[in-house]
Amino acid sequence: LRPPSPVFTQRRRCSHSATPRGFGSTPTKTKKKKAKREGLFRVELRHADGVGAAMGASAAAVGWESDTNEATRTDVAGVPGAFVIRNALTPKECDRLAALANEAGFEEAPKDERRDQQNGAVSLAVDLDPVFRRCAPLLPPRVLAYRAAATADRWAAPGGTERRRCPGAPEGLYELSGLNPRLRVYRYRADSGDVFRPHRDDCWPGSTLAGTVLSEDGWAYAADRRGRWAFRPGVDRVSHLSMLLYLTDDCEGGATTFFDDDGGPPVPVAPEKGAALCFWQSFKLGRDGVRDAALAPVHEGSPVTGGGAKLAVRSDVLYAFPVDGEAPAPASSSG
Ligand SMILES: O=C(O)CCC(=O)C(=O)O
Ligand SMILES: [Fe+2]
Repeated sequence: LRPPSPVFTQRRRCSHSATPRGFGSTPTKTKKKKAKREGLFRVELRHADGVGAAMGASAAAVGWESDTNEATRTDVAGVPGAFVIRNALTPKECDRLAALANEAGFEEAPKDERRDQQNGAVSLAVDLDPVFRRCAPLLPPRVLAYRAAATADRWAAPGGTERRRCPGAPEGLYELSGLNPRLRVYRYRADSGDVFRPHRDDCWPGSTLAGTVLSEDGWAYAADRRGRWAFRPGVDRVSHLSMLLYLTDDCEGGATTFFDDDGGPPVPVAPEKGAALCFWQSFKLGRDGVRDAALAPVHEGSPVTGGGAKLAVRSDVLYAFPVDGEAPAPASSSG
């Protein structure tokens, strides 16, 4: 039996997640030049697809602060499972991350009707452990992912466990385990046509940044004897939630706007400097055949209509694969 093709190859074909993360691309001459600039280093990317390059920033370059205001959580009314954590970043940290992103250099996405992402974007690898420590008590500690209601009862779900139907997922209890250091920073300038059109986010493999090496710990690509993906329970990580960290809020417009599948009114969340907006991702594992959105809301990065640019960091909340979970069947049989 041939193993299924790597998830990353499939992800690139997946239209809704047409937001290439920029890692792993062939480094250009300009990128090499930028790598020498202060605060940034060249990242070596290791994952099953091969080795690529991107830019990273050290903890010293970000200048994480220790004496911070307590992070607080507010649920977003009208968007099940979405919430905002205030004081996830300090204003200084926001400014440093914005400066580092500017230093790395934003790339303008073409204003092409077929693209969801039509804003400025840059990939950065940054260990967000300080942010995770502030936010962890406010994040879902466990997620019970089940494929069918009948199988959900197989797992005892302690208090505080979020339950969601994820037909594509290995079933079981996922444990909270960090934030993805593999970041995208987005920029929306006023009256520029910059926008991130309506879409749902999909899950991403986890990564770990150690020194200058970013390695993927999302899932193993090897297939078991029955041709299913083989996961290393408790070791491999995958995301369940998107985390969007707002670095600026001196703009008019520029909300992250949620749309109701049933035609309810749109819910705009205005950017707030230092706040983190979190919401569910679908669990397609990059596969096109999986239709169930698993509570993942449709949302857009709305245009900025005046004032300064909106800058936001996109990360993912990572969970360890369930120890007693089963690997899912390959895409063709998952419907
Ligand atoms: O910038 C925003 O408000 C939305 C960004 C977004 O949708 C994403 O990162 O997937
Ligand atoms: Fe999104």
